[in-house]
Amino acid sequence: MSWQLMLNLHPLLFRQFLLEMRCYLGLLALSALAISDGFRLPTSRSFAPLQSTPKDDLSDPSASESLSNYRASLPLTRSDSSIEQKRTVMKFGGSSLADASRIDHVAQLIKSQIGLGNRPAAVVCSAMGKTTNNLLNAGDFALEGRVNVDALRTLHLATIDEFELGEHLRTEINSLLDELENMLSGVKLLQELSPRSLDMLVSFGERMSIRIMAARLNQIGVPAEAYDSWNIGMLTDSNFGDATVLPSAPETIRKIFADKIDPNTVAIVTGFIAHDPNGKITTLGRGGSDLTATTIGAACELDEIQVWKDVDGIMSCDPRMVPEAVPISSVSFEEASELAYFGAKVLHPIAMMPAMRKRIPVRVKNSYNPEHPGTVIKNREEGRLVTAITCKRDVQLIDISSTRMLGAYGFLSTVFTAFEKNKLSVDVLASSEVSVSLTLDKKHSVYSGHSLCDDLREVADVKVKNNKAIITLIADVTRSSEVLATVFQVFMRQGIEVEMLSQGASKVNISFIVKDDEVVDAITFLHACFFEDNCLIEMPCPSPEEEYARDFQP
Ligand SMILES: Nc1ncnc2c1ncn2[C@@H]1O[C@H](COP(=O)(O)OP(=O)(O)O)[C@@H](O)[C@H]1O
Ligand SMILES: N[C@@H](CC(=O)OP(=O)(O)O)C(=O)O
Repeated sequence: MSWQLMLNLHPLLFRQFLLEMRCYLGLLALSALAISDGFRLPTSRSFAPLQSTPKDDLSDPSASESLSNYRASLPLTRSDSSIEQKRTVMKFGGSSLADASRIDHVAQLIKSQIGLGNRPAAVVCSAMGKTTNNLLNAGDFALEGRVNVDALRTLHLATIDEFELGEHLRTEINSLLDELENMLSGVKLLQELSPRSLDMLVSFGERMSIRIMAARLNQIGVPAEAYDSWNIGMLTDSNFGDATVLPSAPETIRKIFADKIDPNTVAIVTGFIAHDPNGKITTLGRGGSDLTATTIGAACELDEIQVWKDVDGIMSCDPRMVPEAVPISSVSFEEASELAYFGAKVLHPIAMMPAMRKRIPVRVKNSYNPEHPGTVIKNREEGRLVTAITCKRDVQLIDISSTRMLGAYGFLSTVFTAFEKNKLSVDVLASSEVSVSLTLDKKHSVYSGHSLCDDLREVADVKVKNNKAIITLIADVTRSSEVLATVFQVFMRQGIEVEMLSQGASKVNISFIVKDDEVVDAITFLHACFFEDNCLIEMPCPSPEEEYARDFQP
C-alpha cells in the first residue's frame, strides 16, 4: 500500500494553490472570440423589467385573488400580520422546473409560501430540466453540421400552451428560439464555438424559463416580473464559462432592489448568467444559479436564502448511490463548500461565500416535499463525527517524484509553477520532501492538451494512474483518529486499498483515493458505519453530542 499523509503540511502554500487552481474551469481551450461578434447581444444594462403578463391575461379561473386584492393583502411589515414574515430569495433548479406541471407546481408553491409568511423578494430560476445540457449538445451538433432546436421549442412552447399563457409570451419565446437557431447556424458555418459563444448559447435556457415562470405566477395572482440578471446588477468579469461576480455588483443589486423594484412584486431572475463590463453574456460555472441566489440574498441582506431541490436537503451521501442516505438537519458553511468541491452535486462550490460573509442562513429544501424543514447551512456547530460522505469519480492520480534532489522548497515551487502555467485545478494533494501526489479531475486530465508532463520532465518522474475515485468524509477532523480507525478497519475487512490520503486545510474534510470500481462498495460500507448503526466492525460508542445530533436529524 502506498499512501502519504498530509497533515497541515505547507498550509499556506496549499491553500493559495487550491484557491488559484479552483478559479479556473476552462470549458474549452479554444480562444477564438470572433464568432459571437456576429450575433446580436443584448447590451443594454439599463433597468428594464422584461415581461409581466398584462392584467388582461389574468385568465386562470383558479386564481383566487385579483392582482389588486393580492397587493392589498400582502403584509408589508412584521407588525402588519400575526404570521411571522420572512424576506427571502428562493432558487429553483432544473430538477424542480422540468416541465409544465413542475413549473406550475413551483408557481403554486411560491404562492402558498407567501401565504405562510415566506415572502421572496426574488425567485432565481435555472433552465428547465436538462435544457443547459441540451443547448451544449446543440452546439456540438452544429459543429458537426446539424442545426436543430425542435426539442427545446417543443418543451417551452408546450409549457406556454398548457397554461394558455398568451400570444405575447409565445412570440417572445419564439423569437428567443429563432435567435438561438440563427446562432447555431453561425456555429455550423464558421465551425467555431468559443467560451464566449458557449456562454451566449447556454443563456437561452434561463432567459426562457424566467419569462414562463413570471407569466404563470401572474396568471395565478402573484404579481411577478421577469429580469435578465444583468438588469438587476449581476455583473461579472470576462472569464467566460466560470466568471467571478464583480465586487461592485452587490451594492448595485441592493440599490436596484431598494429603489426600483416594487416590493409587492416578485422579481423572477435568471440564475447562472450575467454580463461582463462590456455587456457580453457570461456564466458562473455549471450549477451557478445557486451563486446568483446567494449573491442577491446577501446583497439585499434578506432573512434566508432558500435553494429548492428535489431532495429533502443535503443528504449524508448521494442518494442515487446509497438509497439509505438521510437528510442532515444542519451543516456549516465550510462543510457545505467542501461537500460541493468534493463532488456532491447538490450545491455550487462557491455559492456559500456571499452568504457566509453576511452570515445569512441558506436552507436547502425539497420542492416536492415543502413541509420538510430541509438542511440549514449556517455557522459551525460542534458534535458530529462525520457529517456526510461524498465522492468524485473517474479522476487521475498523478505521482510526481523529484529526479534532481532539489530542496523541498525548489521542488514544490517548480511543481506549482507548472500547474499555474497550465491552469490546472487540483482536488487532493499529498506531499513529501521530494514527491507530490495529487488528483486531477477528468476535465483537467493529462490528456486534455496541456503540457504538464513536458514541463516537469526536466526535474521529475511523472506517473499517471487512471480510474481512481476520491472519497471525502466531511468530518470533525479534531477527532480524525476515530474517523481513520473506522475507515481503515472497514477497508481492511473489505480488501479496499487506499492509494493516497489527505486531510484538507479547511479542517473539515478527509479524503481517500481508491480504485474507481471499488468506490460504491467503499461508500456503502462507510455509510452503514457512520449513519446506519449497521457497521461491519465495532464502532466506538457515540458521544452524547453525537447522539443528540443523530436524534435531531429529521
Ligand atoms: N449529498 C447529497 N445531498 C443531496 N443531494 C445530492 C447529494 N449528492 C448528490 N445529490 C443529488 O443532487 C440532486 C440535486 O441537484 P441538481 O439536480 O443539480 O438540482 P437542481 O437542478 O435543482 O439544482 C439530487 O437529486 C441528488 O440526487
Ligand atoms: N442551468 C445551469 C445553471 C444551474 O444552476 O442549473 P441547476 O440549478 O439545475 O443545477 C446548469 O445546468 O448548470
